[in-house]
Amino acid sequence: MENLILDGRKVAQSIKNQLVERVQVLKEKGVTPCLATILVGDDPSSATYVKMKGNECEKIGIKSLRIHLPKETETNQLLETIQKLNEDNSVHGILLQHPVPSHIDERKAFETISIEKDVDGVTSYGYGQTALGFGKYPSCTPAAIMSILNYYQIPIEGKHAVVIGRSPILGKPVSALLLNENATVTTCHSRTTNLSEVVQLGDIVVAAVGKPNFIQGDWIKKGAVVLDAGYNKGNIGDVDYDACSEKASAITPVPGGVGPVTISMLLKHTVDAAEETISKH
Ligand SMILES: NC(=O)C1=CN([C@@H]2O[C@H](COP(=O)(O)OP(=O)(O)OC[C@H]3O[C@@H](n4cnc5c(N)ncnc54)[C@H](OP(=O)(O)O)[C@@H]3O)[C@@H](O)[C@H]2O)C=CC1
Ligand SMILES: Nc1nc(=O)c2c([nH]1)NC[C@@H]1CN(c3ccc(C(=O)N[C@@H](CCC(=O)O)C(=O)O)cc3)C=[N+]21
Repeated sequence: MENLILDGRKVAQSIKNQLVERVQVLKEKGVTPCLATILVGDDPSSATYVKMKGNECEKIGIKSLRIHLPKETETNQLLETIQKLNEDNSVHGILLQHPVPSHIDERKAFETISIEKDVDGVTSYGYGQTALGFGKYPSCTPAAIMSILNYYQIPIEGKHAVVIGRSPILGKPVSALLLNENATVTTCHSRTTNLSEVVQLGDIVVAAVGKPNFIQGDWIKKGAVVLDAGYNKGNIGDVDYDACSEKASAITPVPGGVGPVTISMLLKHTVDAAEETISKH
């Protein structure tokens, strides 16, 4: 079946194009939008993602403040770093790269980020606002998935959306966003017993599992729209792309799908946050 490849690079470019002018206007008013990224430890793929985020910021004129803490960092030291960034008026967004080393209380660290600067929707307050439908900054990957659906004008209302994964920054918030757009949502996880049957109900399928090529072609209903948020070692998605694309009416590739849009959402939220500081004064 001829299907539509949902081109994340194209969506990301159109979002970034709209930001360039807004960044210019902010600078004329004396405000340079600034994103602080915090990387703890030296996991090579996390280091790569954080670097990509910083580089994309700079390409459109957002200042990137990169903080790299050693892997031995204690929870309290990380909290202090976040608190300093909360108090720093030149910083508009804070991104703590997940995961942090296991001895650190990641939840506590996320909760320390002030709501105004929580551009990645990681606080429980930010998540709660997203779930209730008035959040300013949903997590970036969920926001990216919605923005791909929106760009390609894929209808959501009344559709059965099946999300595989329920993590705090991906599966849960994307389920909430789809529900808010009037999809009927099923969220699956590691204890779901009849996964392939549930996935077969999906008009929209979102893969957020973290297992390479996990979603099989024969699980996909003919004509379904498949969004692959997975990003595993070797740039491999959670969806068995070749088999699933034979069934799907539209599908995101990896790379070039959800990933680039995630970064552009982070930039957008940072610019939004910088504009908020002006409108408050
Ligand atoms: N492109 C991007 O910008 C981003 C990509 N990612 C990618 O998305 C993927 C998921 O990330 P993240 O949500 O952080 O991962 P987590 O490991 O936090 O969550 C994985 C989820 O998948 C579920 N799961 C695990 N095994 C199975 C199984 N056999 N059947 C059904 N469900 C299962 C887990 O269930 P349970 O809750 O029961 O344990 C959990 O809810 C990764 O590949 C990651 O790299 C993540 C963030 C951003
Ligand atoms: N707090 C937090 N928020 C995140 O959003 C977050 C995180 N932690 N931890 C790790 C994951 C991973 N992630 C990616 C973002 C972009 C690409 C991306 O742009 N990938 C390109 C390929 C880039 C390349 O490898 O050349 C693509 O898919 O085309 C990938 C992965 C965000 N994450």
